[in-house]
Amino acid sequence: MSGTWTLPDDLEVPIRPDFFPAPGGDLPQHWSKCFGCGDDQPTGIAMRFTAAEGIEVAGRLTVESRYQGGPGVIHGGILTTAFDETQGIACMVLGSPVVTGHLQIDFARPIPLGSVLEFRARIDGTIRRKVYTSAEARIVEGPAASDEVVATSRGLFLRIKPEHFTPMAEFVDGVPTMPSFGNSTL
Ligand SMILES: CC(C)(COP(=O)(O)OP(=O)(O)OC[C@H]1O[C@@H](n2cnc3c(N)ncnc32)[C@H](O)[C@@H]1OP(=O)(O)O)[C@@H](O)C(=O)NCCC(=O)NCCS
Ligand SMILES: CCCCCCCC(=O)O
Repeated sequence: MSGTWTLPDDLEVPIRPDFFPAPGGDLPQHWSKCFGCGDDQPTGIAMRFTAAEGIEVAGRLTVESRYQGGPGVIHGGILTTAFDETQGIACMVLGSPVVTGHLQIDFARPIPLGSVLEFRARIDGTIRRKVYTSAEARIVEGPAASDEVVATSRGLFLRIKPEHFTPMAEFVDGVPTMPSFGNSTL
């Protein structure tokens, strides 16, 4: 990582909760209309996620031609979206909702169209409502596949009360689902 990102000293690191699936187990979409993970969002990137070791999560994205930015490579905003989604899903270990407050990406290598990216993310620690997360991506399938990290991300998420979205209710199109996950309170 080449960006600036300083973790506070007094972070608490969550432990894997009982409600979290075993490594390899599927994690739910957090919202069916979500651009990042929703299965009721045909124009989205429909990422799927699994629990990994400890409090880590894994997600995959196939870089379709429509995700193109500079010729032949993924658009930086799509890559940012995938990190945002993956790090948000990593916050599911807390069992309470979060929103993204701050996200910073390091684009280390060009990522060709057709690549399959694997993202790994985890919570580095929490303090009050702040949730510090990190993630990295590797190309796991395609001509450019290797163990090398091609991009990294650091993100601050904020735990919110469910009422956070109440003022937005009139803007929700259709009847999306929001699977429950865990039951901890803020
Ligand atoms: C993120 C959001 C909920 C924070 O607002 P809030 O609940 O009023 O939070 P506060 O301002 O009380 O801040 C809480 C803490 O987070 C910190 N914080 C909030 N936003 C931050 C940011 N963007 N960068 C760094 N720190 C931030 C505050 O400094 C404070 O830290 P402290 O506990 O050390 O004092 C609000 O800004 C928001 O709704 N933003 C839009 C979120 C969004 O839509 N994201 C994309 C879709 S998920
Ligand atoms: C489990 C909550 C996941 C929240 C991801 C939010 C991504 C975004 O909308 O920017």
